[in-house]
Amino acid sequence: MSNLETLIQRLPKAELHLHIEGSLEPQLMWDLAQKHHVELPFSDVDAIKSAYQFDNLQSFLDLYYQGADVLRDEDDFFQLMWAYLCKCHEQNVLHAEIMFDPQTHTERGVSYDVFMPGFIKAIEKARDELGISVYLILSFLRHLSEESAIETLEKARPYYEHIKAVGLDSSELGNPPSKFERVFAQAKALGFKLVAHAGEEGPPEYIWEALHLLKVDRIDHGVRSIEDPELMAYLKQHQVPLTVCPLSNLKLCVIDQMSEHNILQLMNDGLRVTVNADDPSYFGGYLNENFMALAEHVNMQASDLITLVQNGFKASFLPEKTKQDWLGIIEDTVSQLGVK
Ligand SMILES: Nc1ncnc2[nH]cnc12
Ligand SMILES: [Zn+2]
Repeated sequence: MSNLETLIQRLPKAELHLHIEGSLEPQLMWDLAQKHHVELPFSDVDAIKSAYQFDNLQSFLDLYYQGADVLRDEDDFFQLMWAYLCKCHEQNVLHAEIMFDPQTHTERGVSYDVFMPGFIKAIEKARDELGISVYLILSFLRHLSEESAIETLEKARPYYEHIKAVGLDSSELGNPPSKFERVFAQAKALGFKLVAHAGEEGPPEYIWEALHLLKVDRIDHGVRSIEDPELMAYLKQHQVPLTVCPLSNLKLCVIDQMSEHNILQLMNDGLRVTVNADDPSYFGGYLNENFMALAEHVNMQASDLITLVQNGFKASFLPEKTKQDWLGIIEDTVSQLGVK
């Protein structure tokens, strides 16, 4: 292992932008399709893997929603969440704020009472056996109507105590944050934290809308902020976190090459940037692979990587005291490793 690889592996990390449906590995997809007699348009597991070539966000989403169709009963959702949390354990990710898309399931007749108990059992097992803390983020699908999002929030009521935040994902272009102003106001009044995908494919105006109309606490992606100097100044002044996902940006052709990623510029301009995996099974890597891609292609130094890891905890929704505890552990790990 290189020094940077050891550093990345050894540091305790937080993941803030992860779609649980995007952690469905081809093998599990295949096994669940067999179990439920779901017909997939693939001849075997390798054919699923080879289909993961995307031109843009939509070409990925088409496959992602199709893949999620194999998730049918409570144990499927347990297995999905448990597999991801075991990966966290392997990679020393000790806190995860995980998005789930209720409408991806309710729209095909799979109810909250199926997926939530599966998720909750896996989360409690990971807390007890692996020492990992998890917050759930209920994400609305922005290609659907605001009425559907309102109904989705309402149906989640029995599970509110298990949900920390609401989010907004799916097809960005043509579905601006302004479409969801009322449902975000409702979620805020209920005490949820707020996040939204913005500035992944969409323009800086969508980031302004997420900030001013939805009043989000974090921006998911936000890499197009760089196009608007006023927005950059605002994000810096208010230290609004961006949950950046390097391998996702590469796979969805937001950038042509990893070496072109603007993450270092965003950091050097004083923004609170974090690194995340987004949909690891589709994009070829979990959190550590995202850090490694930056270490290899973006000329990141150990100190940059440490800042990014610290930012993961600072930008989390953990209580202040817990954040400070993690920052202390990071500092201790850095001195044990003798990294400057
Ligand atoms: N990267 C992404 N952007 C928008 N919606 C998503 N749903 C899952 N991954 C997504
Ligand atoms: Zn995402």
